[in-house]
Amino acid sequence: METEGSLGSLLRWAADHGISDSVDQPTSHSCLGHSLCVSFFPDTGGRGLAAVRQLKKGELVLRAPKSILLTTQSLSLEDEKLDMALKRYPSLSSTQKLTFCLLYEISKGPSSWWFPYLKHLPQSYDILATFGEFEKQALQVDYAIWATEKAALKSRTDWRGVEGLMQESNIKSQLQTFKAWLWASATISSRTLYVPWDEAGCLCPVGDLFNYAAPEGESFNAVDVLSFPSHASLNDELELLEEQRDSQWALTDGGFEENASAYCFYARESYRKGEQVLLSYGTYTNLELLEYYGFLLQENPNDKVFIPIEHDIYGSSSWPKESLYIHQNGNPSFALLSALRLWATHPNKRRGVGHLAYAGSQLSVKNEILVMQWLSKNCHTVLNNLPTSIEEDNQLLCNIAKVQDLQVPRELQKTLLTYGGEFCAFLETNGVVNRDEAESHSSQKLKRSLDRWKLAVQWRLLYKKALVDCIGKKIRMV
Ligand SMILES: C[S@@+](CC[C@H](N)C(=O)[O-])C[C@H]1O[C@@H](n2cnc3c(N)ncnc32)[C@H](O)[C@@H]1O
Repeated sequence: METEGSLGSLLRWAADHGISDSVDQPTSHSCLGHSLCVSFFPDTGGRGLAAVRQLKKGELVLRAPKSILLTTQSLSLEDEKLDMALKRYPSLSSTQKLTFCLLYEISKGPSSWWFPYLKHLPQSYDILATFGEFEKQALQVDYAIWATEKAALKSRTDWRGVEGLMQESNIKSQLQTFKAWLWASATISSRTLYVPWDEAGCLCPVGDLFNYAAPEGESFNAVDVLSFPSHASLNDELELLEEQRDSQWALTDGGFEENASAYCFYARESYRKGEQVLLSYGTYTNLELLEYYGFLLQENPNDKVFIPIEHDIYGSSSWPKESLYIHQNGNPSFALLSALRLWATHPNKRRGVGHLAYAGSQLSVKNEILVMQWLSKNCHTVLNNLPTSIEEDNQLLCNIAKVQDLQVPRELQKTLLTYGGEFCAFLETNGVVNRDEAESHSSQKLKRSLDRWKLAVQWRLLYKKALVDCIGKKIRMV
């Protein structure tokens, strides 16, 4: 675990190059201390940034000058050989270029200008592309498995695309491997910030220590404005507009500011001393958080759960497929309800009631019952077809947590062997089938696989809970 002490050299280097958490007090030994400090938050991202004093909403908490942002442009401006090499491969995507640049810079070792930053990057990641076959299957739900396969395929294709460039550039052979590429692309995926001049974004030393909090719900999109009750008073409408301004603000808590030529981070809310200061990286479902960042949120207002939907339901309305989902709390999305109401209407009558369905109104009691029955039946079918129940997943997570708590590697592996079921499959996949092998196996590798497996089980459990909540709500309504 790295804390402020072990990050001392990074914070000093960052201060020397203009990063500061203070508007008016330049500090020499650390870029932090006036507004923020590095701290450890075991349940919300591990290493992160905490408030060292009361922070007001909207206050500037960190500023990083453009010159310290690691981008394809900043690296190639400094290194003519790199610049020439990239020019020979104009068809590479901006993300491929930045990923390559990161490996190229790391290959320089301590002589790299960025070394004080690079040496503190995480050693491993849990994004979907790093999931092995076992962890992928543990997701259980087809579209999640498919997203994992797609992510892995994309990483491999991107890597193949830079093979020539890697060989020409003479970067260390261990940095040319797919394993190294996966690490570098996970670094880019989970740590870059948006900049207007490069689609791949930038790596911002210290600024990339902010952990994530989700922006709240769908409150600033057309669907909710549409569903706003027509009998609301003027005051209600003003309140809604206020909320919308707040949620828009929540999406802009950090950004590159051209006039300051710096990345600036603002407190998205007021924080008490010691509280973790969080950043919203954007609006993501749990599957997307897993794909790009390697974690998920137990409570995610932006999560979406999809179930198979028959073709005639898509055909009975004009809602796009991706808008037909169930919220984490079990409520069907506005579009899903509307589409089901139209589908449950006789085709000859759909035109006549379309305006009501699209505005979110119920069409009739009978129609509503058909909709609720469809939801209940289909959620049940999905749940029954999944290989494990919520209770089994809960038990599995308890056992995984017990194993993770074990400090002595031998104990970890032996305990793993005492659990049956999916644990046996997990051990087999990791090449451990008997006690002797358990003792010799690398516990670091096992722990990493265990972390990813746990994420997969957590994801499928939240998926199932949303469906159960959906069924519960429907039964109460019908
Ligand atoms: C930009 S980094 C944040 C700093 C990071 N914790 C570190 O030690 O360098 C993003 C990564 O932090 C972790 N993270 C951020 N927010 C999190 C959260 N709310 N819960 C769990 N992990 C989180 C994830 O591993 C994510 O990929």
